[in-house]
Order: sequence, then C-alpha cells, then structure tokens
Amino acid sequence: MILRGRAILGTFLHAPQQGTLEVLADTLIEIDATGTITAVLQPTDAGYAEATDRTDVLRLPRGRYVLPGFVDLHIHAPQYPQLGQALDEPLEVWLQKYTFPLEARYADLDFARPRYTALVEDLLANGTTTALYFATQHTEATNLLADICIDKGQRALVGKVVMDDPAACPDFYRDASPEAAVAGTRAVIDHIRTHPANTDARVLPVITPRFIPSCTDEALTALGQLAAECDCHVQTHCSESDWAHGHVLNRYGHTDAQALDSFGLLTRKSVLAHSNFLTDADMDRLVVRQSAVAHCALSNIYFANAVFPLRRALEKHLHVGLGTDISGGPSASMFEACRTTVQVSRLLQDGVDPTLPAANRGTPGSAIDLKTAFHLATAGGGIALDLPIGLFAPGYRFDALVIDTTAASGSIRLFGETQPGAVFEKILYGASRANIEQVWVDGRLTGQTH
Ligand SMILES: O=c1[nH]c(=O)c2nc[nH]c2[nH]1
Repeated sequence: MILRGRAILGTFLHAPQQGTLEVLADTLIEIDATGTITAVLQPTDAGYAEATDRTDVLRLPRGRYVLPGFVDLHIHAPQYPQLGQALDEPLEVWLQKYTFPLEARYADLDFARPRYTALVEDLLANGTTTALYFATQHTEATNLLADICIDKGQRALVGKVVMDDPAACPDFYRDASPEAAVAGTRAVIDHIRTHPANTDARVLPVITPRFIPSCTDEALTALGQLAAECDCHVQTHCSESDWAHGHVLNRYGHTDAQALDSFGLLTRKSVLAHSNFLTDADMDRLVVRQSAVAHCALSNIYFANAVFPLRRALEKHLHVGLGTDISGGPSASMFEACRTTVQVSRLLQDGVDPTLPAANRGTPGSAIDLKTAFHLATAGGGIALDLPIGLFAPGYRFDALVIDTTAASGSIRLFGETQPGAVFEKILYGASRANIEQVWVDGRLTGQTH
C-alpha cells in the first residue's frame, strides 16, 4: 500500500519538544508524491471538512494511534545473531572473545545475507524506520546490507567499519592497512550513492572508524579528510567504558572528544555512541560542532561502568538520540530503549547503594521523563542526523507506525482509558510487536509486521 499523493486520518502522537506530548486527534495528514508531509489539518482548521471528504483518505479505525517512526542511532548489524547472548564479559574481552569472531564471518555473503535480511525485516516490524548501522570491516557485505535496506524500504545509514590497528585487532578481522580501510570506505560511499534504486537517497553512507582503540592515527586522519571531502555522516564510539576512555587518555593525554575533533571527525553529521565519560568541556565542544550522542541506556548497563548524564547533556543543548546498540544491548526494540532511558536516569538520580544516606546516594536532577525519552527516540534522532524525520509536520517525511491498542495478541490493555496522555504511557510502556499494525517509511507501507 502507498500513501504517496494521498492522506491519512487518525490520531497522531508526537513530541516536537522535550517533555511535551502533542496529541493530534482526528487529524488529516496529506502526503505528496515523494512521501513528504504537505499538510497537517486539525478539525478546527480551514479546509478540514473538504479535505476529509476526499475519497483517497486512509481512515484509521478507533483504538489506533500513529507515532513517528523510531530512529535507532546505534546498531551493530552483524551482531544480531548474538542478541541476548554473550553479555558476561567486559567490553574489551567481549570484543575479542565473541564479537570479532562473529563479525569476521560476514566475509561470507551467504552467511551475511539471511542474517542481515532478518535484522532489517525485524527492525521495521518493531517500528524502527531509520537505522544507523555499523556493518563489518568487509566492503562487499557492507554493500549487501545497504542493498537489503534499499530493497526493504528502510531509511538507513550504513557504514563499513574501519579497524586497522594490528595492536588491537586480530589478524583474521582487520583492514590490511590505513589505505585499504579508506579505499573500502570510499567504495561503500560510491556504491550507496550511485545505487540505481537509491535515487531518493533513503540510504546514506557513513564514515565509521570503529573506535579510537581499533584505529591507527593514519586511518583516523584520512577518514577525517574523507568526511570533509564527501560531506558524509560519521559514526564512532566515544568514551564508552573506563577501559575505552582510559585507552584514549593514555594514548593522547586527552579525551576521545578532543582526539576525534583533532582528526576532523566531529561534524554536524557525526554521531558518537555512548559518550558516558564526556567532561563538561567535551560536551561544550560537541555543542559547538553540533555533533550528536547516541545514548544506549541498556547496553551501558553491561559495558559502560557508568550511566550517561543525559539530563546534563540536554541542559547544555547537546543533540542526543537513542540507540539499542544491538547486541551490546539485548533488545532490538526502541520502545525498550525509551523505557530503559527513563529507568537508568532514575537510578542515577536516586543512587543505588542503600548503605549510603539518601542525601549522598545519587545525582539529583538526573531524571528523564517518558515524553523526553520518546522525543529523543523520534525527533531527537532526526535532529542528530540532520534529517527531516521524527515529527508530523509539513516538510517532514511520512515515517510512522500505527499502534493497535486493541490487538488481542498484544500487550496493551486500556480498559476503556481514552485520555491521550494515559494512552501514550500505556503504549510506550506496554507495546510489543503484536501491537504494531503498520509501519510506513516515506509514505510506503513496509513488509509484514506480525
Ligand atoms: O558496545 C559496543 N559494541 C561494539 O561492537 C564496540 N566496538 C567498539 N566499542 C564497542 N562497543
């Protein structure tokens, strides 16, 4: 089904600002031939009656609520087979013991294809309409992931992982040299940008140094130059754990954010995963560069040794979105990412050691409310990527999921509740895949949801 050149009538819930929910009840959204929203008409608006009389309007039944599609700002696509598994080691051991051996297998496209296909289908069915993907070190398999996103209609940003330092990366899974790493990155950029079925650029290339500990200075310097030359997005990990943060301090005598900036890797289109140990000065630097953080609340529980100070970052007007960090986080759902964002912020606020007096236990003022988490998972992701997504407003792409609160096999029970704020909470805390009835990207219905 296609909504391009048509309109949809229903109740829409979105969060243009942190901490606020806007309810667009009985609202008509008109979409042009490219999938862009051209009008949002509420019942009191002039022209509403005539517009809703159109015969080509998709009218949603009662009990349906439309949310903006989720923007997942941090996914390791090849790690999907290990989702919910192998979370018993610290980051530096986990990478060498489980993750690099798994990722190395994507040299075989017959291994990669079914796994990448399942991932893209499952994420769409979960309501992730935009995905920022780390692929693997392999050029061909990275191109394959981009092809699958294009074929399935997911908005995606796809990067070939650069990891060229022999001191940190195993022989069986490493770029042969900085030159080879950059050549592979260029090849993926060209593949995605010239793909004949990607003329509307729904899939974009991303320059992807894995993280400073896995890259040589030569590769980081060349990737910074490439970012300026190609005007591509950039993604990497930043100050994730005590070990990763400490590695960079030892190597350069300053933080990840300073080092990435010195390589030209902090741009308006940069997304730094985790970033838990950012100093105030690091945050200020990111604000100046307009670079974003992908907050991965669930994965941080396993690997970060700390909770990201999200409230402090937002008070500084840092761009922040949310990420599942498949498979560092054992859930592929952005609903879960919203829930965990709220939950860990409460732990940070109140503290966790009951032997301490309440007044000394936590970091007051750290709590994040559900509406802010939802804003970050949608509009915040759009701002981070500098793309017109995550809101229902003219000029934005029609990326959306339709929630059926009445689905018998779902996990939302409203018991007659109709107050939109309460319904919103029930959806965010309760929705599972069976409640996601339709997923739209650019005004096109994507595959089977359940
Ligand atoms: O959570 C993580 N997952 C990874 O694959 C990775 N690589 C570097 N740092 C990382 N952190």
